[in-house]
Amino acid sequence: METTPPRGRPAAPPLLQVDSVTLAFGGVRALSGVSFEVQPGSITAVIGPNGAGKTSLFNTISGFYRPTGGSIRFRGREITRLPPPERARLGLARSFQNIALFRGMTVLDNIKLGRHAHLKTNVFEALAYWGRARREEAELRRDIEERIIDFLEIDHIRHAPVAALPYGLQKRVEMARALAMQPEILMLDEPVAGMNREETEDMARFILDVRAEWGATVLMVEHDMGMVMDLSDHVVVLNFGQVIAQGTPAVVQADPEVGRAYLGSGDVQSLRAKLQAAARQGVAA
Ligand SMILES: Nc1ncnc2c1ncn2[C@@H]1O[C@H](COP(=O)(O)OP(=O)(O)OP(=O)(O)O)[C@@H](O)[C@H]1O
Repeated sequence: METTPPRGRPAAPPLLQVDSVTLAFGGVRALSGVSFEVQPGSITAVIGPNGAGKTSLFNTISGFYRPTGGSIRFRGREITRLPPPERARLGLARSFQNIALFRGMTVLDNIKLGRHAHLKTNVFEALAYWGRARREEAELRRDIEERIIDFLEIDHIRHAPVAALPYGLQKRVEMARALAMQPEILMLDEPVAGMNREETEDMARFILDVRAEWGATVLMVEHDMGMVMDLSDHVVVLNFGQVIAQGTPAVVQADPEVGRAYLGSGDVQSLRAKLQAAARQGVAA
């Protein structure tokens, strides 16, 4: 199995290291010895057929599940036992497969809530922030909120209740809330699931821009094979809770075990189409 640094970038110390992670639910082994690394500045995608363990892996990395074995390190620091808010404070922010916004609240209030991962909870720390420093922090916060709203082109809906928005925009607001945590790693759980082609293309552009303009590293779970292959530097393929292949999109697409894992699933058509397009480009080059 080949691992590769992101395209056009020299190898750097990994930002996230998932090492031999195992997770069991009673008798069900959702993850078995899963290992991979996320390089800084990369877009890394986790793919796999239904039930492969992608969500379990995301929940383990963000701290919602405790692994039965193995370790997770972020910037070299062991975070395996840290609760989710601590991980968020360190720089891991995530969105959810089924949107987890406060639906009765406005877009802006949802984004503001994202900042809470950074708010001081200790009374003495809070007092230390009283006065000027606090005002400066509030201004900085407003600046960040405005930059996010501008960046994700959601100014026109800032005061709209989330429940009234179409699905594609709700997904964008979820991304905005995660960005408000100013994460080093933005974890996106199926960012384009349920979106039409135009919404998918918009989201793909935002993901690329998140890296370019916000300097965030992206780790995503996604079923849309076209988007994964176009955007990712590194792809990790799970099947039955195990990593069966990883590497660049080209390496993964050429792996026969990946094709076999997708046989019988609806995703195989898009994977095949992608393979054929890549082959045609090879001939044209
Ligand atoms: N809370 C849970 N309790 C028991 N079993 C679970 C739980 N969550 C997941 N599993 C099992 O773990 C395995 C992996 O599921 P998981 O949802 O992580 O896969 P997935 O790749 O995200 O699937 P999908 O693409 O359908 O979202 C499956 O066999 C699933 O039934």
